Amino acid sequence: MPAAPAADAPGGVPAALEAHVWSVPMRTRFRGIEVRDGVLVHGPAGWGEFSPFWDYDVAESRRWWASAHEAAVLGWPDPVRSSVPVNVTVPAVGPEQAHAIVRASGCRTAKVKVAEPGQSPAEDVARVEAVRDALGPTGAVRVDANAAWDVDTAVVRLRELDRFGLEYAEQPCPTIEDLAALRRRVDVRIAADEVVRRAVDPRRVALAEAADVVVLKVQPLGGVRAALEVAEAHGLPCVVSSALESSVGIAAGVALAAALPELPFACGLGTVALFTGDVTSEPLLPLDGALPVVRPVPDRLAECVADAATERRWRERLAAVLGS
Ligand SMILES: O=C(O)CCC(=O)C1=CC=C[C@@H](O)[C@@H]1C(=O)O
Ligand SMILES: [Mg+2]
Repeated sequence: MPAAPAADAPGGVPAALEAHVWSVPMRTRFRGIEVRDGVLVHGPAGWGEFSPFWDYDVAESRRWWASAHEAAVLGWPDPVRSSVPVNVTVPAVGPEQAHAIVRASGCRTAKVKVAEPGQSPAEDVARVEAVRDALGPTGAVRVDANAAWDVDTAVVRLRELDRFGLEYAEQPCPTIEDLAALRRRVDVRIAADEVVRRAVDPRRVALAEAADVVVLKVQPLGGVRAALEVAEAHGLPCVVSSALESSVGIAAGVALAAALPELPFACGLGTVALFTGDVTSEPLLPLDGALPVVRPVPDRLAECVADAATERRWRERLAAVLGS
């Protein structure tokens, strides 16, 4: 499919950015997604990615566009480190597969999905136990419940899972108030993800009593500079995590993680491993549990072509986001 101009960028910056739609099947269903797709844009500063999940509306997707625009037109702040430690991400799979994923990753930190709709608490326990076994006692295990639990349920589940030693629990409950109430009742650190990335102003979410760690995702926060402002506003330890981007989008996450003054935890940027392919012949996959600070060139777009309906859907979405 020939590249089409992505029209002028917001803020009046004229930018005839070429837009390329990409699509790659996932190895395992993750966040209900079986095929991940999005748009890459090319500008004077390099390649950027625009790939809001389909449950983000036009208004929310504008921050995702600002991130792509920053990458393609402005580039990123200078890094203070040349590589970024990452966690392996373990989807809601059975314990044998979870064990194998962790072993194959070379990572010393694992993030385990829990509270998957349709699964039982026993399945979470078996998965977390298998991951602890695969990492050994010195590895770090964190869990992500994607806001699935109420406070009482989270207290029970986290106490149970903390038998295997948890580094933190990411977004166990939906609201700030829930997270604060939970945090008073358990010893496990709490990380805030959805309450930050879906907020109207992520800098102004009152996290002080509710979280120990802030999860920063570059696209939903509006780019590397915007995410650095979120980090500064909260003054809490930060973990940079992906929004399941291709390597082009992951590079923006790495740029953010590399620019943060402090980086006390491994980042959730190893997610290209969840894909069956990638837009580049040099995918950002962890080596010895780390990713390098690089700007991948999408030289495999021809192998990641979307079907005609997906292509059209993305072009309409981009037009809607740029439209007003
Ligand atoms: O943090 C990681 O290890 C990988 C990224 C990851 O888990 C996610 C990426 C995108 C959407 C999410 O549902 C999910 C998350 O909640 O953090
Ligand atoms: Mg999360």
